Amino acid sequence: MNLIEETVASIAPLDETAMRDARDLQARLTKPPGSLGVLEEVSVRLAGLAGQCPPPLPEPAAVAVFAADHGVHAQGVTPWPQEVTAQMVANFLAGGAVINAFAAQVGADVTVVDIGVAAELEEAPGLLRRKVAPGTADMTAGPAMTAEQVRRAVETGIEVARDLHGQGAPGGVGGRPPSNGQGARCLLTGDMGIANTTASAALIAAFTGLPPERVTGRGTGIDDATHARKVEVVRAALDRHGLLEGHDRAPMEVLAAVGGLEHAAIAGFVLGAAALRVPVVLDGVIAGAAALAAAALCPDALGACVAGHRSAEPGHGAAVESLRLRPLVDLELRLGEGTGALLALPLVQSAARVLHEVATFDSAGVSEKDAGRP
Ligand SMILES: Cc1cc2ncn([C@H]3O[C@H](COP(=O)(O)O)[C@@H](O)[C@H]3O)c2cc1C
Ligand SMILES: O=C(O)c1cccnc1
Repeated sequence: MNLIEETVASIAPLDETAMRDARDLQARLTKPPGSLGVLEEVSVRLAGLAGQCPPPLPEPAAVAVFAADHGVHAQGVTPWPQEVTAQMVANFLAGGAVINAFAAQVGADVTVVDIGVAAELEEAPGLLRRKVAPGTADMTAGPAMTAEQVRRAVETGIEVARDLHGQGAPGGVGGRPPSNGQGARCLLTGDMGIANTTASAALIAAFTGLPPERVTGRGTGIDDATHARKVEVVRAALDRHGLLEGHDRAPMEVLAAVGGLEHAAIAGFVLGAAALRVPVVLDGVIAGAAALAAAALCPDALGACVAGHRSAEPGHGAAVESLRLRPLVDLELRLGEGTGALLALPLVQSAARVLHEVATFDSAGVSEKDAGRP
């Protein structure tokens, strides 16, 4: 078996006994039953993932920002020059991006993974140099990636999840050692890649069967004419690869046809997290597209996924609905990088902490609701 098959084979469903224990415990805690809403279900899923109740606290946390370039940039789908991908990687490594501010706020490490930037990147603390190719090919002219490139990118995502989880975690931007002497116990997805909302839209259309105009958004902010062209570019690419209306292509083939190297790597990262049974908080539309690929490869991988936020991109709503994930934060963010996942991190951690620290009616001597009264 290769690494991808081995990883998929090791992913088991959520543990029903631990989930039942978590539901029972939630009902005994000193609060009206159900009063923590969606966070109660998050706590139950964390218990099911860990196979124990209470589940370990999801900390320390590490965000992996997978960076790559896109051949479809040549089709005029974004006003930003391609060089911005590499320039923003330098900004992440210097600590100057929004992701760095949010990561500092919630105490997460940032690791940038060059999975396919179209420039040579110098070695730097916090950078993993794992380039599979210097960007994808233009999906409107042929497959974006070869089968071999997709396989290597997915494998790299799995390996990055393992590295961040293991003792040998690199420590992130600034070269800090992992906060508590152990590796990350909560993984977050991030992305950087000019034109990657176009590849995301194509992947989401291919995996959900929705038409391009439903799932193609304005990315970094484009005018009506550029948006109309972007929809047609997505339609042309899907048409060229036989993915426009109903298809029976394997997930790896869909990734190769219209995906990005960061999508493939994030799909692997999700599989890796699920195999390690640690939660993975998904960011926006790029992660949503990648999670569709991961779920198509292994439906049980979804058990590890928490949708950090709902992005303003229409394709993201379509992806989370198709995956039946409930985004925790909804702030009209449309940035990527991992920003929405980081904002959700304290919510995920709070959900777990409740199961550790909140007293039960019994232990605190608080009277329960009188069964005889309304
Ligand atoms: C300065 C800057 C910082 C960013 N940080 C994330 N993105 C986000 O925007 C890009 C995708 O949008 P589109 O498909 O419209 O090109 C990705 O790189 C994504 O991470 C950025 C984009 C820019 C310009
Ligand atoms: O919502 C997102 O994830 C997003 C939106 C625009 C650009 N990059 C990412």
